[in-house]
Amino acid sequence: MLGRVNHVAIAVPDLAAATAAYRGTLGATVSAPQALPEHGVTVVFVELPNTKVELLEPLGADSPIAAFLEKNPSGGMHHICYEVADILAARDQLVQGGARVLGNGEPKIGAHGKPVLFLHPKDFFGTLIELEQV
Ligand SMILES: CC[C@@H](C(=O)O)C(=O)SCCNC(=O)CCNC(=O)[C@H](O)C(C)(C)COP(=O)(O)OP(=O)(O)OC[C@H]1O[C@@H](n2cnc3c(N)ncnc32)[C@H](O)[C@@H]1OP(=O)(O)O
Ligand SMILES: [Co+2]
Repeated sequence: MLGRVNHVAIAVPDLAAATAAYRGTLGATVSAPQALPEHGVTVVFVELPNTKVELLEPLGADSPIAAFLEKNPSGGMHHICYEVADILAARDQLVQGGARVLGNGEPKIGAHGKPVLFLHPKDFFGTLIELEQV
């Protein structure tokens, strides 16, 4: 089912400061910010030779990462995104296996313009998993 790691995500309280640290201190290539109101976040991507790091900050009053940042005020590792070839087949197989798909269970279009889904962190050893169809 799982393909490549598409990205590892870090939730941050201040996206501009995090971007400056990755671009300046770490010398990385960082994309321009993308506001994604339907996801309640603004993100940038740190381009790496073998994968990406997604830096995300809350956008709007009911961002799904607000509580995470309350618990982790300086930020923290938020999720890992695996690529899948067929997100609906993956979802159905996971649900059959007892995993909880977050939201209404239907994929949303993510930052890369591809369908994404999230799996409950409590079902995968305290790690929030995102699946992205590529
Ligand atoms: C940019 C678009 C897209 C992309 O293309 O890449 C994105 O990445 S969007 C990223 C933001 N969107 C999401 O994260 C959507 C899925 N997430 C959620 O629905 C919620 O964050 C959540 C997972 C349901 C948690 O919401 P929260 O308000 O924190 O609920 P709880 O406080 O009830 O948390 C339940 C339980 O889970 C623990 N938790 C929360 N977040 C994480 C996490 N990122 N990693 C691990 N564990 C997490 C939380 O601590 C609670 O645990 P207990 O306290 O032990 O009960
Ligand atoms: Co993501």
